[in-house]
Amino acid sequence: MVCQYGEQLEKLVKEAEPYAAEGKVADYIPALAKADQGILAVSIFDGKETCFSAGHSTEMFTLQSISKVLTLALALMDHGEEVVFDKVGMEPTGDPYNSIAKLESLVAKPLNPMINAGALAVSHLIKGESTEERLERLLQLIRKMCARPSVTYNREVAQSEFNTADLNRSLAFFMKQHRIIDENVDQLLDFYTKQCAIEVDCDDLARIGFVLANGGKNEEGEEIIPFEIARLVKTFMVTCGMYNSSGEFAIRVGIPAKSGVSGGIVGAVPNNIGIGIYGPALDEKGNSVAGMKLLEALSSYYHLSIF
Ligand SMILES: NC(=O)CC[C@H](N)C(=O)O
Repeated sequence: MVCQYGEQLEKLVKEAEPYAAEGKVADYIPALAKADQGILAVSIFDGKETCFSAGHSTEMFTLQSISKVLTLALALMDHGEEVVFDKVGMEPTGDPYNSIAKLESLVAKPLNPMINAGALAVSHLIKGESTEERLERLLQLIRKMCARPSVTYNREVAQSEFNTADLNRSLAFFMKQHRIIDENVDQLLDFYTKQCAIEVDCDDLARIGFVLANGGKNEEGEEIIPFEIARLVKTFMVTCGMYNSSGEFAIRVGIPAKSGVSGGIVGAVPNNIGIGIYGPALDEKGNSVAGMKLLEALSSYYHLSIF
């Protein structure tokens, strides 16, 4: 491999790969259950070249909760901070990403945009006359970040989640009752499940991470996300990006990151690199087991912790 991360990347992947056996592929969205448990792949983009591990790097997977970072950026670009944070809070939660508990015990406003309730409230804000228009606006942002105009969503995964998303529907109905959202719940779920089903590979994720790491600009210096919004999004990745593992992850890894139940993780090392990881076997909190091990090893070997 001819790149600055060279053979070391391959070695770190080989060492982290066996941890996949400790995890389990998500199956509550039936289409995700088809993923191969043993896969682990990584790409690193530094603005000049992409370094990737051999083996599974071209595997496509869906963003799932990683999309929460991108809808938050778009909602902030659409409306500004005041409107967005009127609907969703800024505090981490110790609860699982799909929990309804705090919606009832606190005010109905979801705690942060990285959990499902918060992401539904943020998706509700995305501008567009129809689901297609909202999705197209989100896809346009993602295509620019990935520098790949063909990025789209996986219809089978979207439909599979839409058919089985009754917990997310409950969150949305609860928030509708409490006037956090005021649109048709199935229309919102249609948009939400499609955004979660946007399909990428590790290279795409590494480029998304790079734009965030680089203050919102791509490698050519073109602004894709305003600097202040990129800063805000990275901060949420640190405090809430790995669900209720975010505290331990900050200590062990120290890289702004966001995971999804497909097994993807995006990492953004400020002013340095973007990292894209895919490892579908998850721990009980919904994070890629081998992917987290790999990020920990990368962080320690290359001194990537921001702390
Ligand atoms: N943690 C996740 O990746 C969750 C996303 C998934 N689409 C859901 O709403 O359940």
